Amino acid sequence: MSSTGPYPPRLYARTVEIEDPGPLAPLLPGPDAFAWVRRGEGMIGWGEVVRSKPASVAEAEEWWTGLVSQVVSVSDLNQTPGAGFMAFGSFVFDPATTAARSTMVVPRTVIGRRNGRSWLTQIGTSFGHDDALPPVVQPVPPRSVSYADGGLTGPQWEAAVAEAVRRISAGELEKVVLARDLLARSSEPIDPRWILARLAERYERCWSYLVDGLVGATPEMLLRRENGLVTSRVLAGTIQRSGDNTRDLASAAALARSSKDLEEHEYAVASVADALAPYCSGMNVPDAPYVLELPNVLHLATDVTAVAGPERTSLGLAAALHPSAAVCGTPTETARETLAELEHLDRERYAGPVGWIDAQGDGEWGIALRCGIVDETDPRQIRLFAGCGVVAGSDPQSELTESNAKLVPMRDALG
Ligand SMILES: C=C(O[C@@H]1C=C(C(=O)O)C=C[C@H]1O)C(=O)O
Repeated sequence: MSSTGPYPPRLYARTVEIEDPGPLAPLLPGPDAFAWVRRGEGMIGWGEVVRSKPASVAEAEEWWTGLVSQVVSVSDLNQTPGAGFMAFGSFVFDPATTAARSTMVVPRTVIGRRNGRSWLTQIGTSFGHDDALPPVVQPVPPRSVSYADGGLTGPQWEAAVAEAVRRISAGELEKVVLARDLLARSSEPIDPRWILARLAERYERCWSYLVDGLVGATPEMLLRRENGLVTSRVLAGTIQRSGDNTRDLASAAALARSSKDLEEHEYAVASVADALAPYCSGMNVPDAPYVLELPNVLHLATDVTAVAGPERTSLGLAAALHPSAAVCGTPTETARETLAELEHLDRERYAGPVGWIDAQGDGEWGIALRCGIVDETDPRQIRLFAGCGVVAGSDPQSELTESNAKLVPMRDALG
């Protein structure tokens, strides 16, 4: 059943503990299923009980709060975030500059695993529905993939970065994140489950996700809320890995000392801490970042933690944080206008929050990075995105190299 209206009839959710089903990604029955997985844990879902197309993250929170107030749930795992009535969601970066829509979906079936316990949730207009899981036809790989420039060629994008540096040097703003896109085309329809499984296997420290054709593996957690404890993983400051461990160690040390990267990082951390402060207490912002090692890049990373009151759901907190300086810039409004003018790119849901929320308001909202969006009308095409933080000391050619490094996970997954 699906509903386009704001509220469906009363909904029922039943969660039962199940035997460990093994890796989750191979259980996805079709390309339109949903996933949020990391290191063998997480949730996958399919079917559609109700869907909302909220105009903003804040509107989504309002809709969610109203919806959960009329749900009847029984669960074997009451204390486990996500193990019950829940929704997957994905939000556009900036509703003012895209025709794409944000989406929240309550799936009919969810399989989850957390802290070694596994569960099956079924949601519908009654408790009595079928327990049989659908057969899974495994995805086929993309074939003969070719690439073409998106909105800008490499040199045009370098010129946009140079223009951003000029404006920053002139004092118009402090930091702006400029993104670019790349079009990948396969001779066969692209099944995002193929990409998801490869990303989840290789990028263990990232959160791999699939929501309505948006597929990727993000290293950046905008906001996790779990029993009142809030965590945000802020990334900014990046270098490409070489494949040689000794050289990479030297690069990590250089990254941790680089004043340009530390400055870029500080803007991002400050934007998260300032946005969370009104809603949280006991905030801990570490003095210095650590280096997060991924197979393709090294990032400067800071994990901000805090305690949130029960009145703010994970979506409400995500609404307060988005867009952070890690994907927009500083000051926010000037950066938003600058990137809209210089990128020549419709970001759609790239760099927007992606994740899930449960009936208690707990949830995880990553930033949709290192991703692609499968074309709705032509599934042989997928648009890949990558962006870089630009500050006064940025060099256009190095930023282009960095953006290429950020495209590697998706390019490798496409084969
Ligand atoms: C914008 C992206 O990444 C962001 C920009 C970073 C940077 O400029 O160093 C690092 C991590 C992310 O916050 C992207 O991957 O597309």
